[in-house]
Amino acid sequence: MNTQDPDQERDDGGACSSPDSLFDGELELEEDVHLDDAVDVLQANNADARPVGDTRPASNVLPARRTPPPIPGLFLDPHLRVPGDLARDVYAFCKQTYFRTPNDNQVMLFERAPDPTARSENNPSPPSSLPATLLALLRALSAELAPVVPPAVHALLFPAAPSRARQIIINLYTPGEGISAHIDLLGRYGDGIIGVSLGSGCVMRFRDVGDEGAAHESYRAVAGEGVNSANATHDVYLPEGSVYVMTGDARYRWTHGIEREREDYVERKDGQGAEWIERGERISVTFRWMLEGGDVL
Ligand SMILES: O=C(O)CCC(=O)C(=O)O
Ligand SMILES: [Fe+2]
Repeated sequence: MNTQDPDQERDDGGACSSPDSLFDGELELEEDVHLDDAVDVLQANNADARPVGDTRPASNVLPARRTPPPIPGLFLDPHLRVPGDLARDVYAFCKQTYFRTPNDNQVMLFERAPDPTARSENNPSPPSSLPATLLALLRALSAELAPVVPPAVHALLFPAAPSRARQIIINLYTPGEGISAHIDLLGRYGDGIIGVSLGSGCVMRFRDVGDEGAAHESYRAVAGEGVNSANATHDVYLPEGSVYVMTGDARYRWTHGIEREREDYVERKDGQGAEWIERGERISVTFRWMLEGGDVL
């Protein structure tokens, strides 16, 4: 497992840029591409594979929790799920549209912020450039998150008139793949991040790097310098269809990452012990705000 060395991270070349990109494919975005290298996945830890539902305790593994951890600014309602039909639609749409070949595993889409000066009663904002399925997902998230997050956080995530461009990054993980511990690039993305898990659950590891996180310019430095064994860590299970929101400390002071495992050791729903849950193919859809000048590398 390598969460410390950014050089080990994937470089997809052009595979991640999208026709909807604000950047019209002119800028290199590799710096942001940080899923683990597919080749390394072959070395993933599958020697200790356990059958699904095996409740034997792992010798040195603490089970991941199903309840929200005490991380300020992290919102994860254990009961919130994207409606089943919509989750299936989005998953199928992403597979058919973005992940047609085994080499495709990441795509980024961008929606321009509406131009406030161009808007008037006769001239409403132009329709979004995002695919209808993802707009439906955004609408559902706005409704589902309203009772879950404070009003100020809801307004940050779903402003009536966005002043920033929204980015959607969609990652495909096959079992055994993960993502290195990181803080989403500080110079490129704003506060208020929504993550949706589709197709399969997985455990996400959060680690407190305190001021180290906010002080560094990118997740790379954080992963390399801010982390030591004394940092508070929480392993959290993100079930299929679940939604998490990161703001404030959760966004700026804690790294998040996914270990390269084929199964996760997780608290049972009834609270009676823990169980191994096999990972399936997972698609994550992450919504972020682009910062002013965040497209300049
Ligand atoms: O798979 C996920 O839910 C996390 C993705 C992520 O952290 C990222 O793309 O920055
Ligand atoms: Fe991230």
